Amino acid sequence: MNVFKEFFELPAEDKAGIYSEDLKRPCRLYTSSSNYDHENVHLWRDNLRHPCHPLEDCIKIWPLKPTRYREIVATYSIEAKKLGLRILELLSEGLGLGSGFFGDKLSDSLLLSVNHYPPCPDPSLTLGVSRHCDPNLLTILHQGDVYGLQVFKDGEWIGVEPLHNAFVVNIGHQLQIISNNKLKSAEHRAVTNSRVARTTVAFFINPSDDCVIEPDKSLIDTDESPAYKPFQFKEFLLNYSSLMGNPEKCLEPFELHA
Ligand SMILES: O=C(O)CCC(=O)C(=O)O
Ligand SMILES: [Fe+2]
Repeated sequence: MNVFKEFFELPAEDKAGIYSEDLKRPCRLYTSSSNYDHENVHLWRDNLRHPCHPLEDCIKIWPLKPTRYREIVATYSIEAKKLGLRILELLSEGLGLGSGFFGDKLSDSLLLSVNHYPPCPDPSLTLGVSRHCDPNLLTILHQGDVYGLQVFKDGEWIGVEPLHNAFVVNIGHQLQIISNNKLKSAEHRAVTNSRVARTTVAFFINPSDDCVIEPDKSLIDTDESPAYKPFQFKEFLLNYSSLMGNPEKCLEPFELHA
């Protein structure tokens, strides 16, 4: 976790080279959100994101400072990938799908997203990240040891206290769709605080852009019909970003009604 904190503590001139508001740039640092003019609550966060797979190619575009960033983050991403694939394998077993079901294209794109939330003078006016469900397959989140994550359950926001050296595992929208709603993606957000900076690292396991997502036939019970139509993952992402992750709306275009 320290290397990520050190990254955000670097002088601005060391970070300026990777600062970009261009959504297409694979490795970039940016602040607040791309929806600043229209959002109800502004986001109080900086975010660094970059792909992690294939590692040999991706690593060349990662930050050069702090000097050990590439080495440490490469190890982290290899271990996070192993953990994620292991969890997917267990979920697959639990759902009665074959071994390796979530391998290949369904988990082909790995993305690291590092959030840095500086102390905010008035946390009631900001959020760290607004309410959303993760659009991917699975997220392995390390939330450090500063509180800020909340999950929406039974009509209220519940705090997810950080546990030392523990990960939060989030089911993404794609896992909900493939399981025909047997697994549910949890709505969550991050709040800010006025005392200390908070740094969190999300490792997103995504399908490849052209991967076709649909409810698996074996998970549609005999008295059920598929809840979603087939689509390419990139179509989902396009719609998700145009709706800024709105949890009520972003599944709608892909839903089928019996
Ligand atoms: O920082 C956090 O606790 C949550 C971050 C998050 O939800 C995300 O990056 O998708
Ligand atoms: Fe999230």
